[in-house]
Amino acid sequence: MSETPTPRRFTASGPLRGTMRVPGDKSISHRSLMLGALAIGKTTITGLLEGEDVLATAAAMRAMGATIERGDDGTWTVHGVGVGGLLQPAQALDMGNSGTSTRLLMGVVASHGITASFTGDASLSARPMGRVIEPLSQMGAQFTPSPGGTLPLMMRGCLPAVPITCRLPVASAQVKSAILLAGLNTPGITTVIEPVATRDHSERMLKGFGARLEVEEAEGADGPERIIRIHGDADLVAQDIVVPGDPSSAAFFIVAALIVPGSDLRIENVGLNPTRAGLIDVLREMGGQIDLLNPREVGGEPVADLRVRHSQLHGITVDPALAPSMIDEFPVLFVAASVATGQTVTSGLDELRVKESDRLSVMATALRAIGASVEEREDGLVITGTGGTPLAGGGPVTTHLDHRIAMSMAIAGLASTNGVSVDDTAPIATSFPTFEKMLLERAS
Ligand SMILES: O=C(O)C1=C[C@@H](OP(=O)(O)O)[C@@H](O)[C@H](O)C1
Ligand SMILES: C=C(OP(=O)(O)O)C(=O)O
Repeated sequence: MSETPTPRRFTASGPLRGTMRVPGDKSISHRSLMLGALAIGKTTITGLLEGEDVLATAAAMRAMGATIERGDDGTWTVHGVGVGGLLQPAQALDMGNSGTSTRLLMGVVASHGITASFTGDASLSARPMGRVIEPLSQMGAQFTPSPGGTLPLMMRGCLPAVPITCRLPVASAQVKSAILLAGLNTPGITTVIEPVATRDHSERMLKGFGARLEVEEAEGADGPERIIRIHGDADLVAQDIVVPGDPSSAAFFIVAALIVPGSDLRIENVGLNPTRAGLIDVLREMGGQIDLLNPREVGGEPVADLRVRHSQLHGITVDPALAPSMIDEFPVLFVAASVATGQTVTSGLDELRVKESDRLSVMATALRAIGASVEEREDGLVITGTGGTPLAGGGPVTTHLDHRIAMSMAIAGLASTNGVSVDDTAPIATSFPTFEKMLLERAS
């Protein structure tokens, strides 16, 4: 992202209307490049998200020997090196702002006999890596992190690595995926137990690329859990992948259409994997008119077109069990809650404190600065909405190198009297480079 901050003021808009598409899913895009690079043969990827986070993954896979190219028609091709075939990168792998690239690639490197260094921006360098360092160390990888278990860090993979059984201490698809990816080149069966289901793109895609992977639903001591087993020394076979639209990017436009009077917006081709679709359930429970049209399957993932109409939302208590299925959508949900009728109560969101920023504290500060009524609790926010009256607006609000804060506060600007100034829009390019252009087209 640009080193120079790009401030911008987002002002009240007319209704959002017409039909649009958001870019490809970030999680699936990262995994397409990684698995393509570990497969034998030529993988093609249509609809890859060309955001900075995904481009950091592409650069890292290239640095470790894969050939990755973008065709003029926007289709990407990956010529893989095969599981176990990665080369030692000559330079540090610059992960930019991307937690997913970092943690998943640490898993990939863990079972290769290579050394790699990982660096990132100020936001990424403050995020906890102990959660992957611990299980990958048990598999035999060695780590030299910065104090506090953060980036920059150096690691040495282990060949052959040792299969483990790991019960996830935090609900994290990144930790789960890191262990499964390490298990690909590890003889025997590597097992991950998930007490709380998180996004399952890795499982779906590993199977799609031909890995032997089984998912068992079992009754654990504290309720149902998922046991995922991957058989090591796998061979992956190149695939043709179509990436569906990212529900986490669509979220900004869904909330915008719900809160701007007169809106009637159609968003096509949105991924609706049940492990990602929590926001839609929550917004509907708040009274949001969201219709799912033309449900179908794209690239092994459920997809639909959404019709979203302006609705007077009302506050609810959000079930904390839904958190993993909408973990990146809370900042924009907080915006919706700020103009709803009554109180919205959220809890169980400790993980939001270790994203690109502390999303509970940063959103509480930003929303208060534009006139919202917000109480910050240890693990969630309690927001008393305006009942449909626009927020006053103001700012500049501070985004702390966090794309989702920048985009959420941009949407808040649409529902404000005086507009919302955002201190830096540069981070938006990490996940949704066309966001501002699309907003201008839809909300004029
Ligand atoms: O696996 C993934 O692609 C992701 C998992 C989530 O992180 P955690 O696993 O750390 O919750 C999410 O916040 C991130 O944007 C993408
Ligand atoms: C948390 C996010 O991404 P990452 O962890 O990959 O930086 C996000 O996109 O909201």
